[in-house]
Amino acid sequence: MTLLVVAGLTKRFGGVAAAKDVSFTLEAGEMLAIIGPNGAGKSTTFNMVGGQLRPDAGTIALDGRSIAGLPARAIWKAGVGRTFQVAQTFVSMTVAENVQMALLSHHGRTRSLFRDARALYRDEALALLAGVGMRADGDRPVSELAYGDVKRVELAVALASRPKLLLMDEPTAGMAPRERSGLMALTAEVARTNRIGVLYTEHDMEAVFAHADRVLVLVRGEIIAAGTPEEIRANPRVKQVYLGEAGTEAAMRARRKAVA
Ligand SMILES: Nc1ncnc2c1ncn2[C@@H]1O[C@H](COP(=O)(O)OP(=O)(O)OP(=O)(O)O)[C@@H](O)[C@H]1O
Repeated sequence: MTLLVVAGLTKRFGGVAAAKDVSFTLEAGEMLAIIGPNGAGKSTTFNMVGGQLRPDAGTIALDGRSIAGLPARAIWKAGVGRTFQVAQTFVSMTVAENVQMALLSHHGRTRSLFRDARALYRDEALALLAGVGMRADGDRPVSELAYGDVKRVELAVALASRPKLLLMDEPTAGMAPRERSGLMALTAEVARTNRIGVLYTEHDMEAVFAHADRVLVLVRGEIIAAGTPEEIRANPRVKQVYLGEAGTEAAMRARRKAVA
């Protein structure tokens, strides 16, 4: 079954149609990027899927179950995880404790118990950290880490709730170019291995074209193109309204690196 089916999603803010009849699907294990200029409606679309915004119209089905308009927590419980532009970790805690906190929450325990439960889910946390290459850093405070590593920890935190779908809002924002590719390659590998669908918004075209299986292009709230990175790169309308020549070159460079 298709993991995520979005149909006719619409949201207005006063006179502005931030998302207009947005429809797309996402398979388990697939990386789907949403790109578009500032104000195109990427965050709005994203927030409707994640439950931070209620759609005015349209349907969202996760594994065949309707989640449109449910509160964010219910959507999270249904299997939608999320990472944010600015990493949402607890800097005073260790790397492992951050993941343990997420596991406590996933297993339905309250955070107040944590003080007495430093060992709880530690092995599970370390296994998740191993999956993102951070096992050896488990006992370091997050405050000591480079930002790229914080983003890896954030990925492990998101995976702790065993999501079917992961929403990533500009995952590479604030990262050095070299780190960006590493994080996206890791995300793609984790998604494929665990059959998690990943929907991400991104301004960095290399991160999009090197790692997305498919790309949606939103302009003024509407999807103007959807397809593989090759199809999007070659689409004259996308070139004209968004990518331009510089963007197309970046996309080609990224693709060459990805297939090399
Ligand atoms: N809470 C809100 N109230 C009023 N207008 C909003 C609100 N959120 C978004 N908008 C408007 O909806 C449109 C789409 O915004 P959105 O943030 O979804 O775009 P975006 O593609 O994510 O942009 P960016 O790349 O800059 O993050 C814009 O015109 C924006 O001004």
